[in-house]
Amino acid sequence: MLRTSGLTKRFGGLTAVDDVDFALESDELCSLIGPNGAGKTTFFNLLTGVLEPTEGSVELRTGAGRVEGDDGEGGASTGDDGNGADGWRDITGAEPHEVASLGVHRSYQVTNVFPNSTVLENVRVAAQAAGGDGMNFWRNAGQLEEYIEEAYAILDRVDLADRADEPASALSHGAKRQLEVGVALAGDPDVLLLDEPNAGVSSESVDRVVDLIEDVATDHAVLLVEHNMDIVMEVSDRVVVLNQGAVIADDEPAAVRDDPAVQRAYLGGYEPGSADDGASSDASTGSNDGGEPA
Ligand SMILES: Nc1ncnc2c1ncn2[C@@H]1O[C@H](COP(=O)(O)OP(=O)(O)OP(=O)(O)O)[C@@H](O)[C@H]1O
Repeated sequence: MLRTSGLTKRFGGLTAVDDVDFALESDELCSLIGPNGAGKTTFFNLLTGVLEPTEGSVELRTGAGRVEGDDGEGGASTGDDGNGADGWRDITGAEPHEVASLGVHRSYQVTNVFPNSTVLENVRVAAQAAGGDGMNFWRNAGQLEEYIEEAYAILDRVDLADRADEPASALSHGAKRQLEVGVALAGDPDVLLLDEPNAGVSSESVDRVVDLIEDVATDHAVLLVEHNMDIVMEVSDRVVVLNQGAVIADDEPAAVRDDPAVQRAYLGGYEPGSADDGASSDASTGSNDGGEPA
């Protein structure tokens, strides 16, 4: 579904992402973990076109009919659908909007919704933009109704339908993260990149966000950055560990947990259910009891 080869990003003398070969399958929930500064966010930025790599490539195997992002520039697209003969499309250096139109969407560490718009409007506008009608204010009522229906279906899925008419600013931090996932779903993604969706979420709300992650993973490829090792162990099919920009482990959760190199670099005595007690300061519960109530 999504793969990188030799992906490298240098900022001056610092190598933030170092020669990373990575592949995400279409039915997979893969977690990306590692200490602060390991390069996780930079890796996300390279996958989504926010940053251009210094070296290496990013390729996507897009769904049938995904041609919206093909502006004829960047990437080694060859076929009518923009994919190469082997079905893979080179998206190295593609612009973020092009990557999104090809089906790769992300949520951010910092909540990224329009606070003054209603919960429904946030999702409806994203659905309309994904439908190619983002700037068309003159849709007939029937078409607008379809986007509203789609938005309600998504709000149902992210458990926010009963708050559709409230301004997004009225939501708790955890509910805003649910809304962010809803906005990402409205883009009709194949791949979802979730950057610490539990950061700052109150402990009461973490379970709801975890349920949502597991639910969206049933029909999307998901790459999750998460510091809470209990959550990582619970939801992941596979775990990739970055340290100083390089992959030091890529395996099933239990194998990664028991890997001595991972223990040394990151986990430092992590025991299930005691993420705060035994793990290094980086691998925490990820919840924030000081966060807003649900
Ligand atoms: N725009 C930039 N310019 C210079 N250095 C940067 C830039 N962005 C990131 N870095 C550096 O690259 C390294 C990797 O940072 P990155 O934010 O990707 O790590 P991370 O694993 O996401 O960390 P965290 O878990 O704290 O979010 C760090 O040393 C960081 O200071």
